[in-house]
Amino acid sequence: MHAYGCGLVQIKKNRHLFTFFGQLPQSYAAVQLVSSHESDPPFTECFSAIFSESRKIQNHEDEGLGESEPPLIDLGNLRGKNEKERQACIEAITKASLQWGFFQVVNHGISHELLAQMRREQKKIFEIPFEKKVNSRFLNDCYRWGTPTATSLEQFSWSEAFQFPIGNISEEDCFSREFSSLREVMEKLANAMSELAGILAKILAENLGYRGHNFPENSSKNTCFLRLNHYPKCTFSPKTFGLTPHTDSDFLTILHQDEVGGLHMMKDFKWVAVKPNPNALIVNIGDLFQGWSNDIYKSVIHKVVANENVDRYSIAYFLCPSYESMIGSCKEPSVYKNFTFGEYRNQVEIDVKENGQKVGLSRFLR
Ligand SMILES: C=C1C[C@]23C[C@@]1(O)CC[C@H]2[C@@]12CC[C@H](O)[C@@](C)(C(=O)O1)[C@H]2[C@@H]3C(=O)O
Ligand SMILES: O=C(O)CCC(=O)C(=O)O
Ligand SMILES: [Fe+2]
Repeated sequence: MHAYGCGLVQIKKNRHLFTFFGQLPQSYAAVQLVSSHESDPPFTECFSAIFSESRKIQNHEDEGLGESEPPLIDLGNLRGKNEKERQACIEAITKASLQWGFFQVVNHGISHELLAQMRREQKKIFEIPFEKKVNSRFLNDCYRWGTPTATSLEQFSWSEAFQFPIGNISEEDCFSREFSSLREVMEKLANAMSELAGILAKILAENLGYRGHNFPENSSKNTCFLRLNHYPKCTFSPKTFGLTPHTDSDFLTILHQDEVGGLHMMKDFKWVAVKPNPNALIVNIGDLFQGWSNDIYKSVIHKVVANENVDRYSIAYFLCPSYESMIGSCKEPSVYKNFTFGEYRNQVEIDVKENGQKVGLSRFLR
């Protein structure tokens, strides 16, 4: 387990004895066994203080979901010959980024077949026994599960993920032969997603008059990453978070979600469900674009609500610059101090460790 301040834990689950670094279960005789597969993380067993019956509180009580949905944009118009349609498409992208911070794209250039292959590989690696996934030697220690720092249900994410820096994917020694098909598909998808993210970032930067200064245009293969998310079905409480409300700490994120649903984003102080569209990818603005644009583009809070009946899968590509890149604002007077991406990531890590959640951009206000 990727753990902050945890101990060595041994638990018995489905007749297997698991040994790993984790939070010590308080009294797991009294803990309800909720996760049902050998491959699923032992959320309730290891976080028994959070998952006791009496804690079945509602994280998002009586909440009404907004009716509208993030704009759907046809990127085919960017490649077409009609200049008017191209300009209209660029305008739709920039308008969605400042009004919504979220949009959906169709005709995005990433084939259905590639996305389907990736989904098949993704399901296969999550089916591997938990004990193997959690071992630090497994796939270069990029496995994450639950929220090691959580002290309450509101801070806990009922999910597991593999987070691969893009640069590592092409290094064959990070993947044993067992995972060569995973590596091949991920490499293709990472390239396709990088290209799409680059096109979108360029449009957004040029719209603000970017003419080659102060924009960390060279995204870095070591900091951009592909994150494979799995949200096991959650029978503890239907109101558990699959992923707690957060903004992304990057320039922008491209997301492929499955048909289950559960992603919600904030719009005008209301949660709006981003309904699955099998043809669309979801794009959301991250903190760095909000900072760089001096609050013109919006990095919007989003969350995943766990599902009590079915497992959910998603794939996210995070566009990030190198750690040394300076995220200065493109406009004066600037709302934020200049900071490097490295400083930003460190601060997020410190805040998550100390408070269970990130503070984000407001840490860097002038
Ligand atoms: C506990 C947290 C880590 C995280 C920010 C958060 O407050 C909630 C979500 C986490 C997440 C998930 C996706 C990305 O890996 C990430 C970088 C992000 O933007 O949100 C992480 C955050 C993190 O580790 O910084
Ligand atoms: O799974 C999803 O729909 C959202 C994932 C997400 O927000 C993230 O990985 O940062
Ligand atoms: Fe996110």
